[in-house]
Amino acid sequence: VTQISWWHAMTGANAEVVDKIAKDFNASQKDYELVPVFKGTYPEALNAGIAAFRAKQAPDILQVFDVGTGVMMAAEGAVKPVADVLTESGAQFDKGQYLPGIVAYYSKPDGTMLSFPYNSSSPILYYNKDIFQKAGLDVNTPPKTWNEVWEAAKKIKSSGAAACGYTSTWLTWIHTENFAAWNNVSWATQQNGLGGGDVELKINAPLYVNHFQALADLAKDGTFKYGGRTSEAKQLFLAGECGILTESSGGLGDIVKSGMNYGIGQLPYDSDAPGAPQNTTPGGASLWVFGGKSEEQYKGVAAFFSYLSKTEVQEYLHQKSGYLPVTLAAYEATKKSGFYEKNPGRETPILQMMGKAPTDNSKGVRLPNLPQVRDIQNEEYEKMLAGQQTAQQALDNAVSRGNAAIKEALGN
Ligand SMILES: O=P(O)(O)OC[C@H](O)CO
Repeated sequence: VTQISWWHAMTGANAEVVDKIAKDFNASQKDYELVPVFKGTYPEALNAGIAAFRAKQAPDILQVFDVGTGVMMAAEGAVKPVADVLTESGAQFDKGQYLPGIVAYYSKPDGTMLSFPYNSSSPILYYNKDIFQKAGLDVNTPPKTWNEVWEAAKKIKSSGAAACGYTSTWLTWIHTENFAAWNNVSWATQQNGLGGGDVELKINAPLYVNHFQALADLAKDGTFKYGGRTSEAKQLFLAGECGILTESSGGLGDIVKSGMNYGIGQLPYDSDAPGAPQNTTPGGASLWVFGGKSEEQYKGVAAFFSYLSKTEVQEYLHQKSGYLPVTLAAYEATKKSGFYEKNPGRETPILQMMGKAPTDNSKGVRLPNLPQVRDIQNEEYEKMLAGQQTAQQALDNAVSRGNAAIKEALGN
């Protein structure tokens, strides 16, 4: 039996999905044993994978979050394109079976698929219906615009329905990168970095400044409560501390499991943005395969990816976790089964992403060092939320420090 190692960053209900998929794959055949290993948050798992590669101890498969894509693309020789892994092993591989926006994001400009889109997501709004009821808000009408979120959050706080009105995971991914796409405003030059080259950030434009200043103002009395840089804020919502949460659709697993009385809405948009809502971009993560492994290991990886592409496996992953189905067949099968009628809101992240053809502002973002640029943004946002600077200062600093870091990464 050949062991295939898979380093990942999944916790809670999503870790249960990883373990179940691994167990079922292992039971489905006798030649390979897939061994999932949890390596911390997305940034931690990426760093662990890079360090292991340098020490010549890379796993076979590494789960890398969306914004680590540029880092992996730049690591030539370190990775083996998934398209090659699949075709060389003789596995059936038809790119046309996957959701187009997702495959494009994880492919080279020539169309070669580089990584396997294991868990793609979009950010959505969750609200606690019990808290809405207590606050005198309409339990069937989630806020649609950011101004409506601020108003609902104030009402939740002032009525005493909950200690905090609103919280959010990922201020970078949701309030900056998806804020850009959904409101159809530029995040950076060069099609947000997807066009390559020397990129300049645009995130200190007035729409962003107004948005972040609103967050900073609401943070003063705890109407908005900050949770942390990645998914930490989900716990504030699960604990009933905050009435509204913006978070990945991949947060659904834990929210469903908690048994709370929740509702789902679209990601809010800015009512001052004429093009909003446009489309959201694929988040989540994909699976990268390291180079320098044996033929047998690559065969095992290919067998696993073929297994993952099966309609019933994709249906399970999508319905249990809230991540998007990555194959069109699984999406169709889920529709046909009546799942979306029975589970209102569960199609929302897919419709948001696929509802409109993307513009240059909304195909996603890419930089060779985006995890680092996100860290810079987080530092500035945290200072702002602690009352040490205005949104204008935070975003100006994020742009100038971010631009300098990008130049340095490009060797300029
Ligand atoms: O929580 P996830 O897995 O949907 O990931 C969210 C972001 O895309 C991470 O960069």
